[in-house]
Amino acid sequence: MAGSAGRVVRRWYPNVLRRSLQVPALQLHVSKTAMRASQKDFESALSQVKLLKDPGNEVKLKLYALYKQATEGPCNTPKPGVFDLINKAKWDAWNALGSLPKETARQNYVDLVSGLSSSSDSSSQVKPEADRKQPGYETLVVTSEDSITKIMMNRPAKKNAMTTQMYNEIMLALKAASKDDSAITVLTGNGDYYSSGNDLSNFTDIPPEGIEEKAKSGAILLRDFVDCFIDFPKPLIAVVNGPAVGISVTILGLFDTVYASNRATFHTPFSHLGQSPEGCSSYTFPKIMGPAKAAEMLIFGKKLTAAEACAQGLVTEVFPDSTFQKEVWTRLKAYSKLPPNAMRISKQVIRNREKEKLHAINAEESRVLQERWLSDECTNAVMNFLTRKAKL
Ligand SMILES: CCCCCCCCCCC/C=C/C(=O)SCCNC(=O)CCNC(=O)[C@H](O)C(C)(C)COP(=O)(O)OP(=O)(O)OC[C@H]1O[C@@H](n2cnc3c(N)ncnc32)[C@H](O)[C@@H]1OP(=O)(O)O
Repeated sequence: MAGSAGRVVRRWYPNVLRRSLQVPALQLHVSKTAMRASQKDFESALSQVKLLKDPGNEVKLKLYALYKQATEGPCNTPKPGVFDLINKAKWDAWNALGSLPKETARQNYVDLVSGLSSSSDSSSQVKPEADRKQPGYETLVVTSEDSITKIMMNRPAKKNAMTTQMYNEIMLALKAASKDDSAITVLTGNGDYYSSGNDLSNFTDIPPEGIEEKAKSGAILLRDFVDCFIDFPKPLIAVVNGPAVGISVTILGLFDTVYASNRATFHTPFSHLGQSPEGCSSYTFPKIMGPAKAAEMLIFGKKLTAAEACAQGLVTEVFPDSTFQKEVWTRLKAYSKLPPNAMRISKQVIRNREKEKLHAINAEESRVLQERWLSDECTNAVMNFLTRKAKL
């Protein structure tokens, strides 16, 4: 654009327009003759505008006002009545341009459309997932897109078993998601499993201070981990892509919505493992499904199909595996466009009165488990798995 007669000009955008479109005050080298949009530029902008994604009402009003000013000059029609909301908004926008010359309005219209075209070009380019991935996680893939933060457990070869590192990374990711600009947060798994629960090799790296110390630090980790779910302020959705075991099932009672593939199963074999319930399930499960059904799961380790879990209220909706991802993400993208503050506040209203109680239950369950981990029943069950003598 820099010609021999070029000079630096600041494109004219009203401040309010610049703010709402987030168009920087561009500094461009243009020739004197190029400063004014020709009738041809204006007509081409008029055609271009029809191809744009809906830019929202505020921008549409600005386009309308500039169009009227460019073609008819200052506002010359009577003010519509106060209840004629749409026509009044249009009139106000046009009238606000005062005596802006027609040529300037034409130029501003062309500039506005060109700004919109370039921003919609760049937003329509889909970045590969590797580029969207947040750095710093080894056991997760965390991405933010379409106002959704997705936390995906990423140890598919180990059925997304949860190592101490994964617990810590999930806590970090939840804390970051609670502060980022996403509207909703999703936990899901990569591969054929949602998660096989606690990685039983967590029981093997015993520190020199002994198993008691390990159990103590394990109980602190568990308590902190579950606290993050109790306190999470935004809508939290589980996308259960396959079988779920142990702690990956129990914390579902702390989610706001649980979508499951029809391949998913829900299994809490605590007695088989010499352990006891966590994730506040000793409270949430009886509340969700009634004490008898909760006891079958939490005491006798009954594995539920997705349909059964849905019938008992643990799962919100079940989808055929073949269309699971497509259907769920289409729905979540629509939900993520709802006003985020309203969603947060609704969640608070629904959940806040239970928070104190849930923290107390979490503390108690963690304390009981700390003792269970030292029992022979638990040691034998873990040894049987690790020496390949037993699986669930
Ligand atoms: C003092 C202790 C402190 C600990 C601190 C912990 C802090 C918080 C604790 C919270 C309490 C949580 C409790 C629970 O979650 S209880 C549930 C635990 N989960 C299990 O018992 C599942 C065990 N896994 C299995 O039974 C089977 O693997 C499974 C049925 C899930 C799948 O069977 P399949 O035949 O399809 O696949 P593989 O067994 O071949 O699995 C593939 C590889 O993945 C490994 N794997 C799977 N799950 C786990 C697991 N939970 N822990 C460790 N490893 C797991 C499996 O060994 C295979 O590995 P290899 O390929 O290397 O053999």
